[in-house]
Amino acid sequence: MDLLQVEGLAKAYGARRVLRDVTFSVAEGEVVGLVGANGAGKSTLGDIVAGRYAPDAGLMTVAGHAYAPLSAADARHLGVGAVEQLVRLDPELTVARAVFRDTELAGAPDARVRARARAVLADVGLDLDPDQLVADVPRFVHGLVEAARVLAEDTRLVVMDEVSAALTPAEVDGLHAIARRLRSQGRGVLYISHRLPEMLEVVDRVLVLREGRIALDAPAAGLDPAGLAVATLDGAVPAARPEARPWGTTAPVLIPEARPAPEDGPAPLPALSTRPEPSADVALEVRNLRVPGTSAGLDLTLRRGEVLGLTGRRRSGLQEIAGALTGEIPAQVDAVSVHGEQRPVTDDPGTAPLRLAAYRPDDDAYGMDPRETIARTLTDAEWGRPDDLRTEIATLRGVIDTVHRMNVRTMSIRTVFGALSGGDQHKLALARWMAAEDGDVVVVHEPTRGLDLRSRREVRRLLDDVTAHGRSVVVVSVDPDELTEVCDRIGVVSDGRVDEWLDTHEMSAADVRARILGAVATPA
Ligand SMILES: Nc1ncnc2c1ncn2[C@@H]1O[C@H](COP(=O)(O)OP(=O)(O)OP(=O)(O)O)[C@@H](O)[C@H]1O
Repeated sequence: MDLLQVEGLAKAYGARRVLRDVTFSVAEGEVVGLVGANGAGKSTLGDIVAGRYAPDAGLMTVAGHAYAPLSAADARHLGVGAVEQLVRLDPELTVARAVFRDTELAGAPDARVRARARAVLADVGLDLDPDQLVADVPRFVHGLVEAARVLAEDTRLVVMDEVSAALTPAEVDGLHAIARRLRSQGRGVLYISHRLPEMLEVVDRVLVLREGRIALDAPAAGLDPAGLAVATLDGAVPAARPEARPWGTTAPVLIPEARPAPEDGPAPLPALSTRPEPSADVALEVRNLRVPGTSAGLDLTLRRGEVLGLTGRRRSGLQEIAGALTGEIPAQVDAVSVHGEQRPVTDDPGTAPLRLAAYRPDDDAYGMDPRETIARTLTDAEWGRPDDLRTEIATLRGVIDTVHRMNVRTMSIRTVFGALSGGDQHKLALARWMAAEDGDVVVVHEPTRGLDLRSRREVRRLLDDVTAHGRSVVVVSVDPDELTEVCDRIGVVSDGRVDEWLDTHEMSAADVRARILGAVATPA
């Protein structure tokens, strides 16, 4: 029986018509995937179903009754809950209290709540300590705690918006165990994700949202992730890679003639480039880097023009190593050299041997001011000065070029940054950071998180461009597909060290992915 029915839903933000005529259903005991390009309107649709926004037109029913929630709390009361990726839980709560907050167990004694939480978490294979404070749980795992909470409440339908985006493979398994449990209880799940290979493992049916409508509604069995990714992008065909050129928002760059604005139709999907072998020159050499909480040391050699990936389970030392590279986490090291030049090292664990610049898509609005226009967000230059038309024109061209290249769904570069979809914000924040950052060796966390296939290719091209100009990049990520797509070599961190580096030039993408999964899939 249909649990949720949606008919003719429409929603516009000013002149931007995001949802035009959306019709679909979710049955009892069904997990339905919702996919689409960045800015397609997935979160808008999820937010309407979860009561956060009201639609401009259309009808919804839940279990056959008219459903028009006034707020998220009202939606919950009417049986529809939501889990967001960037949920902010009260840091003072323990995991156990967070799992049962707002449920009938909320006022129960600690021992009872802890025991129940332990059972719920173990049941779905989540490696979380019920007594741990939420403050000590990594930001992106909060969504997982929230997902565990929906098991404890009595909603009939759950919207999961990009909850898996920054989870490790083992945590994704935990999330999927929760979705399967909800399904076996006869509840429904609307599962929004860009991580298509993983999503297809758990959903029964897939909806593709395109041009404000459900363009495809198909059983998941038999769909392959690559074909589905292309289907989300209007069936665009691969095109040759244009000449690499430096990235910069103030350099006079040409507006590409053959690339229409996203509003005018789909831009071609850039082909996955073949990156040349990195140079033999060593950009960064680190010997025996020891970070707190691990017993081994890391040796790392990063060549000039190389993109080196680091991944690992939670508590493998991965995040501590990333923090040590940027000087945020104290570490000890035997030797560090940058472009062959030895850096002084001491035995003092309080000193930082390295201070590489890092991009982290963790902050709200990606660290940008959400009220600032796209044009101003993308440039620090004083392009508004009335006496320098040439600079102003060149700068605005750079902005427009970046917006086109990154395929950002907007009607104007004067749109405020905060009104862009999450993926579009991330792309622009990364492009801006890359253009502004002049470090020779940089650390980039999860560069394609929450991005559609075309944008992932653009990010790859962005990395190709910067490495072609001699820069070297360390990518820190928990997503095996992202690592496979953008890195030359990948190291799986375990207990603070990497035993083997996977060379993506020498292996098929499927083999690299399988090797990463094999190394990280089981909880620590
Ligand atoms: N509050 C808002 N004001 C104006 N425009 C908005 C607002 N929220 C969303 N939009 C616009 O609606 C469109 C759809 O955004 P939405 O976040 O639903 O997309 P999405 O499919 O979830 O994208 P992503 O995959 O990047 O998360 C975007 O073009 C965005 O700019």
